[in-house]
Amino acid sequence: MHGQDSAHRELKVGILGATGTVGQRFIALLAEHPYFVIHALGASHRSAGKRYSQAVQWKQTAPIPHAVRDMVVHECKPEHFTGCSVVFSGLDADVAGEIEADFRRADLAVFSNAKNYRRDPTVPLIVPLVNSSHFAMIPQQRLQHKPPLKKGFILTNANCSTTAVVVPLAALEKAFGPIESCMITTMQAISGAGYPGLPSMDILDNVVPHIGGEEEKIEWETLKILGGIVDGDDGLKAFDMHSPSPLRISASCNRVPVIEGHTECVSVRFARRPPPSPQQVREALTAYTSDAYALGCPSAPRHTIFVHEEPDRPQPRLDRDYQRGAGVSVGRVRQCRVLDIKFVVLANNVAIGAATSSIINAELAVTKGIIA
Ligand SMILES: NC(=O)C1=CN([C@@H]2O[C@H](COP(=O)(O)OP(=O)(O)OC[C@H]3O[C@@H](n4cnc5c(N)ncnc54)[C@H](OP(=O)(O)O)[C@@H]3O)[C@@H](O)[C@H]2O)C=CC1
Ligand SMILES: N[C@@H](CC(=O)OP(=O)(O)O)C(=O)O
Repeated sequence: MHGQDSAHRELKVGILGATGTVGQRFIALLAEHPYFVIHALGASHRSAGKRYSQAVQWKQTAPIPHAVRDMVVHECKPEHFTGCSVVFSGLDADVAGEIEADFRRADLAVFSNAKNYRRDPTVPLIVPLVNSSHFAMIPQQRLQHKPPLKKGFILTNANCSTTAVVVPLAALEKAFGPIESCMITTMQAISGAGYPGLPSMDILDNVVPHIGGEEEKIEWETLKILGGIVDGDDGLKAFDMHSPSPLRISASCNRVPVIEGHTECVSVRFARRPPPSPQQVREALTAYTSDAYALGCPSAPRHTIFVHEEPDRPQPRLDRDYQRGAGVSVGRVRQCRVLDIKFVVLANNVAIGAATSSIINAELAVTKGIIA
């Protein structure tokens, strides 16, 4: 961790979906946070009323942090989260829509991992290593809410496979201008499906070439994240979805017998001709830094993108915990005979693909004065 940690007073945070795969990662990361302090935990009625250690099927390598072991889990109702400056959500998407809206209505700041609000025209979809400028939409979201809000908002982070790919794409666009087309093939870890996820009889010794809704999410979310914000004639801001330069994306998603870490094979074609060489691409990826790190967010990785030279890296087992899973790893940068350049990217789906992104987004909100 870096940054001027001591400059911030302690801020109370709550976690919705605290017993789930993402919720557990929130707890593990926040237990060591320099200024966020876990104040309230929420989950379903099945867990409510129990001590955290009784409600959860803890699957992290480190033990349950002492400070939360005996905390009582509540139902996900705003009255149990009074006093929280930040509410992180790792809720199941089947229930996240209504619950997160209730929390926003109660004027709470919600940082969500669920897919429900990613397409909302006033909700920023922020991968903190890429598009922190989208915080500019928060004032409008507060104003358009009925009734208007002083502190509350919903901000989402992306699908875990989208997160992995937008980081190198953003670095490449920054260095070489718009990308015209992109082919992505994912190999996604089982933990992406929550716990207990797929039956072992389905995933051991196997590859499942379908993850419902995933390909559409990658193809759509990438445009919102890599696009800008424009001022409309009506005086309202809007996400421009990567216009006016079209970015065509085709994704194919597969579930593989890996516990943690999504690996993706990516090929890109640049609009500008001639395209960059593989060496220029490696240098641009290595040089890319995030606003979040520059602004001193303590959970932001020093190396946004680590570029491997070895021909057989990145690998999930070896590379998913580098920088506590907060950055992305790229390797095998080489020429593509059909498009221009191809490479492999790996991201930890439950860290930067989920909880770590939410936490850095909340740190950015504090740094930018959106949360006091
Ligand atoms: N796993 C991953 O890699 C990623 C996940 N996400 C998204 O994050 C969210 C959480 O995913 P994940 O942790 O994998 O899911 P899990 O299934 O592991 O956990 C779901 C959580 O939601 C709670 N919950 C379920 N029903 C209710 C309810 N009716 N009211 C209140 N709480 C409820 C559960 O509580 P209880 O234990 O009491 O049932 C549990 O805490 C999902 O929206 C997912 O799509 C996003 C990116 C990556
Ligand atoms: N679908 C992802 C995880 C996930 O929950 O995605 P989303 O938050 O977009 O629903 C996976 O299976 O690996």
